[in-house]
This record gives sequence, C-alpha cells and structure tokens, in this order.
Amino acid sequence: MPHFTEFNSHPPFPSDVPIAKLECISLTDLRNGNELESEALFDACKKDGFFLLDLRGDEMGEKILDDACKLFDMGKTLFDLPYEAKMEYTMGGARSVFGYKGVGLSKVDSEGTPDRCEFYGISKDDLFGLSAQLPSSDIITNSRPLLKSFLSDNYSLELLVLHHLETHLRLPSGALTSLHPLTKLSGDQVRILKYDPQPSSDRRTSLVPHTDFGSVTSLFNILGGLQVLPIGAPNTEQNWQYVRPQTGCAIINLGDSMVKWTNGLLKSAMHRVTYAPGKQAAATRWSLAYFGHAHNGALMKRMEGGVIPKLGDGVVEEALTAEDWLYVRSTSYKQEGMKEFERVVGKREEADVTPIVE
Ligand SMILES: O=C(O)CCC(=O)C(=O)O
Ligand SMILES: [Fe+2]
Repeated sequence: MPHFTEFNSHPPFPSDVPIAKLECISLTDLRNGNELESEALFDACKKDGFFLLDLRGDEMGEKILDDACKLFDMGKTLFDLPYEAKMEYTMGGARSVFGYKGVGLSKVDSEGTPDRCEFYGISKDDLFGLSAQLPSSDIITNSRPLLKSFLSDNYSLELLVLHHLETHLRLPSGALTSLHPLTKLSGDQVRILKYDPQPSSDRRTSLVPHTDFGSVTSLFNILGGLQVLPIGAPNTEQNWQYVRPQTGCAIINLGDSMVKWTNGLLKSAMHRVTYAPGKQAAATRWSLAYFGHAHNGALMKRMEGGVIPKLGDGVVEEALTAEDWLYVRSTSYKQEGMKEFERVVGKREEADVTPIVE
C-alpha cells in the first residue's frame, strides 16, 4: 500500500511536542453497527469537533487511501507548473472558492502576515456536471475520474458521519443527510495543499487559524503541522496542540454549519497549520481535504427537535442560505486572488460559470 510506505519514507513525528488526544474511530466497527464506536463518534463531535477515522480493513476506506496517494502524486505535477500557468486558474470572482490560490494570498493574522501555503480546489458541481466545467489545467482534466471517485467516497463517509449524528441527536432520519444531496449545487470540493519547507531561521504559521465553514471535512496528511486549539481554550501559543497523522487514518472535523444546526451542541474546533515538527520540518508538506457542505439552498439555523438546545430568550436567528454562508466566510482571499490574477494574467471574463441545474 503506497499510503504506508509514504509514512515510512519521512522522519517520524516527534514525541516531545504537545499532541491532541483525539478519539480514533474504526470505520469497520461503525459499519458493523458497533454502538460503542458510534457513541464515541458522537462524544468526539460534542467535545473536540475532531477525530481520527481508521479506514483500514474497509473496502471503500482502502480505496480512499489509495486514491489519496494518487492525488498526492497529481499534486506534485500540478504545483510544479510555472506560477503564471497556475494563476490562470485563480479562484475568485464568479469562480468563487474553486481553483488556485497562490502562496501569500491569504493572511495568517490581523497584521496581514502572508500565508505560506498554495492550494487548488476542485468543485463537486464541476466534476459531476452540475455546473459548467471551470477552465483547468490538463493535469486536473486528466485526473477527473480519480477526483470524482475520491470526492464521492469521501461524500459517502460524510453521509455516514451525518447519519450517526442525526441518530444520537434524536432527529428524524434524514434531518442532516437530506441537506447534503450529491445532485444539488453546493460548495463541496476536494482541495490539495502544498507547504514548502521553511528556513530554520524563520519558521511560523503557514495557514491562518480558522474553523471550517461547512459540514464535515476529511483530511489526509502524512507530515505533522496541523494544530488544533481545544474547544474553550484561549488562543494563546501554549494551548495549540498538534494533530498527529496516523497511518491508514483520515482526520475528520466538523465545520460551523454543524454548530449552527445544533445550537452549539456539536463543535467545530479552531485549527491552523504550522511547519512540520522535529526533523519533518525539512520536507515539503502535502495535505488533501474533502470539504462537505449542505446544498446551496439549505438554511443555516438551529434545527428543531431531538436533544438540540433551545435558543436563548429573545435570540432571533438570521437564517442565511448555505450559499450565502460560504460566500460571506470566503470573501477575503477571493478578493486578494482576483487582484493577483489581474496583475499576472489580465482581466477575466465572468460569464463562463453559469450553473446548469438549480
Ligand atoms: O493542511 C492541512 O492539514 C489543513 C488544511 C485546512 O485546515 C483547510 O484547508 O481548511
Ligand atoms: Fe480547515
């Protein structure tokens, strides 16, 4: 299995750094109806908003691990393209949150310190023909079947997680899953991220502290560098803990939609990326993510029923649609991306991304 050899080809994750104690849930046990495993998933979502999901021994899980390796290889070819070629596919404007973001175009703090990460997001709607195909590099075009298979398998994992959560929340079956149909427009995407090694004299945060916006994220990392702030802990340097990547496991985290629907019962944890710890710092760090979102028309407000806490007295929610929610949260780096696009490539025509279906 390439996934396992990748782990062995890098220095090990060091033991002398703070490591988050995250629950490790077995996909096989979940599928076999193991109640304790399902409870552990619910507890992790209420307490940490993060857990590891062991994909080994499950047919689809093993396929996801294999596909992740192939996508890491694709990423290496993609990000080796010249900067100007990558900038052709800049995210922003009508292209919204999909496409390429160059190094330094988002900020890691309120002083405007530039990030140290480049990434490329591929839209579910584009891959499944729900919206017009975005212009993209041949490397992406040739990998569409692989991207589609990786996206739909991770989508299935998302549905499985949502199904367990709606059961424990004592919501009607489908309360969460039905907001996530593969066939409707949404912000779902696969993102591949690259972090170059940083010089030993100048190492710092490379991706801004944030919570994810959507529903369920799955992450695939080989090297460390991802850190979480435990729920409720103040944002001070000593409180950040590393998420240690584990062979055969995806890192699953909940986004803010889950917090909104459950009025804070489920958690989305703040996370950021810094240089890889110990000897790993000398290597390029790759990361692969699937971001699952509700369909564009879903309403972002507390769900009624089950064990979901009531709203406080006098609290009135302004219910954004999932589409507006994503737009509001992602405006800043889209604007920076468009400015850089115009500098490097020139003015863009906006007419090429009309949705094909509602
Ligand atoms: O690179 C990583 O491990 C995390 C990336 C991340 O949190 C994100 O893209 O939202
Ligand atoms: Fe994130």
